[in-house]
Amino acid sequence: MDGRRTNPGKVPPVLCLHGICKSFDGVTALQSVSLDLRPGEVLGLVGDNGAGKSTLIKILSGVHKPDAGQMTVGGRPIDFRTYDVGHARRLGIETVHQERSLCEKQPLWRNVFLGRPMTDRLGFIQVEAQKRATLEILNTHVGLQSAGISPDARVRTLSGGERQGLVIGRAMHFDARIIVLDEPTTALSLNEVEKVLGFVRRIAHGGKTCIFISHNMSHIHQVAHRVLVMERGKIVGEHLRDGLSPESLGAELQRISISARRTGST
Ligand SMILES: Nc1ncnc2c1ncn2[C@@H]1O[C@H](COP(=O)(O)OP(=O)(O)OP(=O)(O)O)[C@@H](O)[C@H]1O
Repeated sequence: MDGRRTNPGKVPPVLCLHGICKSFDGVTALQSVSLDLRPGEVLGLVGDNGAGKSTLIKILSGVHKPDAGQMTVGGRPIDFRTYDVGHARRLGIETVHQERSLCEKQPLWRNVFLGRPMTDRLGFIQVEAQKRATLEILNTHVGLQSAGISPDARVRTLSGGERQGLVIGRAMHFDARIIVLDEPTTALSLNEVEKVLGFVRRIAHGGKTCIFISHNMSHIHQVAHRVLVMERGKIVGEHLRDGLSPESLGAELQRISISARRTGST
């Protein structure tokens, strides 16, 4: 963590959610959730299994429509009736699911431009331009070129951390304002975790916003400026990193989990 902080009181939010509710066939996933995201901020989102984290990010990235609530992006209200994943992307909201968004056998440059090719006036794909842009992503956004990785390398030759770097770099290249990382450090070695946490810091340094979902309190603590705790579809805690230790956050989650078990709701 580099001590860089946003000024929560003065910086206008890039995204606001207000009173978001969502149920699936009678199962309540979200109950009146409200939050603001600020530019240059890494927001940690934590909570037990089933707390509602994935549902929340699926709503802001256009996968699910809420039953109630409002959202504004850059101060503009969103009409959920027409809001979808494509719309979210055009507004600069990217969700990174590393394992689902890369083709193992394809070179990196093809993966970067999958579904969003660079074409010339006649509609032909500009291969060389895509390779150059991929090189810039590796070099500038995530610093992977120094690891000897070329745009022609196949995804299957990358480590887990490098794959995360590629998808984060791709999101930054397409000028994402908000990058959502859903458990990006799961199943990575210590060395790889360090790489991914470095990529997350780069997102914030670039003035972008990152939502970092993890069950690992130490990883959250190393990068998040602010942490929201979810429980049974609600936000039940908000902590600034300065007043927080990984141990205290872990203890709070454990307390919530025990109380949920006592009430028989999970
Ligand atoms: N598509 C769906 N259909 C039915 N129920 C769902 C669906 N998606 C989520 N749920 C339910 O909504 C609740 C919240 O789930 P969600 O996946 O958002 O939690 P989570 O905090 O992301 O959990 P995890 O950490 O395990 O990923 C759970 O009770 C879950 O079973």
